[in-house]
Amino acid sequence: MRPLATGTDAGQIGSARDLVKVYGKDEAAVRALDGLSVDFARGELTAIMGPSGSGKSTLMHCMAGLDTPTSGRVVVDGEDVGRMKQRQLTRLRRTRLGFVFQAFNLIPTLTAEENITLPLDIARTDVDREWFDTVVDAVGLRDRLRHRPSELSGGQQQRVACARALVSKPSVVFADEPTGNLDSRSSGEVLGFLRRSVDELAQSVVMVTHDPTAASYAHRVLFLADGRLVGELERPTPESVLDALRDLGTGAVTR
Ligand SMILES: Nc1ncnc2c1ncn2[C@@H]1O[C@H](COP(=O)(O)OP(=O)(O)OP(=O)(O)O)[C@@H](O)[C@H]1O
Repeated sequence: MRPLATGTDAGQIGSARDLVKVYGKDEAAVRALDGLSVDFARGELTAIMGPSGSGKSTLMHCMAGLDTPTSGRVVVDGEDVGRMKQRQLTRLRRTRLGFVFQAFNLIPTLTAEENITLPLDIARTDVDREWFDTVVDAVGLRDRLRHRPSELSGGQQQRVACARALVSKPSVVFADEPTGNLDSRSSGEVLGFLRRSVDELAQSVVMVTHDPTAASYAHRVLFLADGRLVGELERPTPESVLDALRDLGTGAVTR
């Protein structure tokens, strides 16, 4: 077994070791994660792919402290998530993690700007205007800040959600199917931004996706099957991701 990464390893933003998650009991038990170990690199965009039910969302939820593993360890930004009390977890999520979901989850009555700064307002933290401007310019929303979500396209709404995830300068952003509701052009805008947030703003992003084109924006793609890590690709292209998925379909391992 590999040693557990800790916060002293600057190369990793998160690690899981021997992660098991069982939902339900007895005959109804589902082993969503089956002894999975993985490291997520700091300063990279990592994509997680795999068939439906392979454990992608469960892994992400366990990493983010939104779900509790049955056994195994999770370290995020140097913190042993399994040892944290609920209040500490809430604080970790609020101050050091960012989230982007398939549904944009914007507040319809607030403007784009108010939606972006909402997490800071809730945490009663001052907005770092310089960083806010950097993020807003990076997502290309400067001229849309006073608009409400209903006045924005799907891609623009998801870019607001991305800016909201980044405005608190999180250690890592977890994105679960961020382009699942978007057409290909809007997807490209959002993915381009997520990648730029890593390359130009030094953020770290972990993204679950079904889409090989979306995965090709990542530095690295991890493949799950049956709750296990079964392969990975560096510098993916849509073609190499498709090939890997085909290999996985036949049981081959791409590592
Ligand atoms: N709350 C739950 N209760 C019971 N079973 C669950 C629960 N959440 C997930 N599962 C099961 O765990 C397994 C893994 O689910 P998970 O959502 O992590 O897969 P996924 O790879 O994200 O799937 P998809 O691509 O369809 O979103 C599935 O068999 C699922 O039915």
